[in-house]
Amino acid sequence: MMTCGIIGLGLMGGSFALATKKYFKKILGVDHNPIHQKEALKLGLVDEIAELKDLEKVDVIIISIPIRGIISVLKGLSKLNLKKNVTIIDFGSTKESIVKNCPKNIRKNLVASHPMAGTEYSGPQAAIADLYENKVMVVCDIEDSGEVQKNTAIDIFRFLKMNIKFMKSSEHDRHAAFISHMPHIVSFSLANAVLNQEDREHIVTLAAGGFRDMSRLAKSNAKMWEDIFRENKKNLLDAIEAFKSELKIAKNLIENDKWDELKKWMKKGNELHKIM
Ligand SMILES: NC(=O)c1ccc[n+]([C@@H]2O[C@H](COP(=O)([O-])OP(=O)(O)OC[C@H]3O[C@@H](n4cnc5c(N)ncnc54)[C@H](O)[C@@H]3O)[C@@H](O)[C@H]2O)c1
Ligand SMILES: O=C(O)C(=O)C[C@]1(C(=O)O)C=C[C@@H](O)C=C1
Repeated sequence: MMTCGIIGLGLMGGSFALATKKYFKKILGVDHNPIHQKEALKLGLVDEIAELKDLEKVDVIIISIPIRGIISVLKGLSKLNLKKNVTIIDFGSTKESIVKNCPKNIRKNLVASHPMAGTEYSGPQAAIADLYENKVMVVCDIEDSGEVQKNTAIDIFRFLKMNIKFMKSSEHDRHAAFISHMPHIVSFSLANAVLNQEDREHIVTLAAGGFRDMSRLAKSNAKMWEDIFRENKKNLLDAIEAFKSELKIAKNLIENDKWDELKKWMKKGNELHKIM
């Protein structure tokens, strides 16, 4: 049985820990927040709290912290005396800047991965044992990972009952901008628009399922999303433009009383959930 070190004991790292207790002999946890360290121990997510240097003795390293942190931790790891065949898996929501900035001496050790699973909550208390089950794991630029590392990562993802998909990091970032990142911008925009126009009492009275669903993502962690938006800036700006042009279409149809065309436009939108 292998040993594991998880850097970042929040939603993603904590959930991974809960789900792999039977896979690993021992799980070490690294987190720069002392409160999260204590919570992770109390919740039984990890066996021990450790320092980065302690990861020299583990077989698998999971990096589940915001993207710019991942890039700097990879630099830190590259200077350590890690096991030669260690498998490093990062869970960053964008992939291209991570693989591009990964130090050459550990590039073969890295399996750049993005679990298409999550919630709007963060920190160790948000960890859920079955978060990864039956979800997609996108693995990027796998040809740049070593054979041992590729096989180890695949074995772990299969243990988690995940559906593995391979993609180029640049393609992943483009698709993620539209399908994951832009919806978060839209939700934050919606929340701010309503907060700017409506008072607390009316929001509480009139918020039913629709508004709650649409604004759920606006609860998400700002630090994590700052990094995602920064690292996927170009694709995200294109996605925002695409969204703006749909709003413009809707506005024009409404302004000009083109109700049949508006209905057609909505019926096209109805198609989306038939494929999901
Ligand atoms: N939340 C999601 O739905 C989701 C889904 C897929 C991927 N991701 C990605 O996974 C990563 C982690 O997200 P999360 O939701 O678990 O975040 P989180 O805020 O719940 O947890 C992050 C943890 O890492 C710690 N941390 C932050 N920087 C650190 C550093 N430099 N060194 C050590 N510890 C550090 C924090 O204290 C926190 O405990 C991010 O890169 C995110 O883009 C998130
Ligand atoms: O369901 C949610 O709350 C999420 O935000 C999860 C979600 C997404 O679906 O966009 C968010 C970021 C990720 O990198 C992967 C998944």
